[in-house]
Amino acid sequence: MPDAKDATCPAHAPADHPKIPREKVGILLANLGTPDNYGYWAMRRYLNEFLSDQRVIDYPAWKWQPILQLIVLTKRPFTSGAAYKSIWNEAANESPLMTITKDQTHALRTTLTEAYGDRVMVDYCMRYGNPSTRSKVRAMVDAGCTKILFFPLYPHYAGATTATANDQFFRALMKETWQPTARVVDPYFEEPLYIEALAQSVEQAYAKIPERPDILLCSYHGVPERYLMEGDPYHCQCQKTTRLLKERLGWADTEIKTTFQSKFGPEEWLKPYTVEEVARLARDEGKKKIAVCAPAFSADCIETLEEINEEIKESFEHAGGEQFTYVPCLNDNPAHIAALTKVIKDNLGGWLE
Ligand SMILES: C=CC1=C(C)c2cc3[nH]c(cc4nc(cc5[nH]c(cc1n2)c(C)c5CCC(=O)O)C(CCC(=O)O)=C4C)c(C)c3C=C
Ligand SMILES: [Fe+2]
Ligand SMILES: [Fe+2]
Repeated sequence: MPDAKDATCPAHAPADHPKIPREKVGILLANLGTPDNYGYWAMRRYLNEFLSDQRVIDYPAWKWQPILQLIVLTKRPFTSGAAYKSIWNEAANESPLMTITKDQTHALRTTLTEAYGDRVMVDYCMRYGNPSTRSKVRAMVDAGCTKILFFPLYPHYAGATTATANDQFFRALMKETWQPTARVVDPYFEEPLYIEALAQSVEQAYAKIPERPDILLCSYHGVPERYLMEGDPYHCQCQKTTRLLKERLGWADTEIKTTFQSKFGPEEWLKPYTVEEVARLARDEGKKKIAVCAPAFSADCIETLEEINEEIKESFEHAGGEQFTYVPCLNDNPAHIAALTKVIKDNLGGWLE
């Protein structure tokens, strides 16, 4: 039978002993996932997996599945597919979320290898679609990772994001014969280096535009209001992020505001809705120059590049808005990579000393 002694001294293992690679610590980054392409069937497969997750849409399956299969999945793959097509990275034939996640992984592999050498293995997986969480946990165990730090790349905790990513990680561990020791990373919205990276991204964007915007909207992905009432801390963590950003920038309350986007279905979601708020600001408050940033997204994706920078921008301009500035996500900015590296090192405590 394999044991720890054999693992550290493979030379002494008997010839018929299973091969045991050198022990490593795996750092597995996780993002939401993205379709393999923007055609109908790939979109349908992706949306079906995503929207069947009861952490995302919590209606009982007997009620939701007929609506999903017969109504939502006959129309939405076309509309969402067209939206993905408008932002697709044609050169790499993948969505921007995939390209940016790869870039972040590459940058973090560099900083963490500098710190720990080949005792760490850094990779990424997706909650929905490819590469799957299961396949990457398997590959890490195969490569000798006896410990895995799982890092969902969401600054804020939400059942619909962090918790479901963790669920999938633990499901993958259930299949392992020799299960690695596992940890999951805390939400990092209060990490000073993350707030610093956000502030720098706003300052850099503002430095490039001729006229200072009247207001900055921090537009977070929404969730149904009911989730907040049922105890999900996401809303409060978003509000706190805006406050910390405001304090770091040294701005007045009137210069920055929290809003929520991407409403789905008939229920009330967290408010104010970004798409309505930008129009109201332009029309009723005479705020003709606005900027929008998206602190809940660690990487630019359909929700920022298409929804904010196309749909929400159009709503603002239609209501008389004149200058719309989108502040890109932190992506693989050095300040973001420094923040993520710090969060990882803090969560590795005791594993690599
Ligand atoms: C229908 C319910 C949804 C909830 C609740 C939800 C929460 C949530 N999502 C993110 C981050 C992302 N969502 C993305 C895409 C996306 N989200 C939903 C629905 C819900 N999200 C859908 C249907 C889609 C697909 C696109 C579409 O058809 O409109 C993405 C982008 C993925 C990409 O490939 O670019 C991200 C990232 C958060 C942070 C969140 C709650 C906290
Ligand atoms: Fe979403
Ligand atoms: Fe709150």
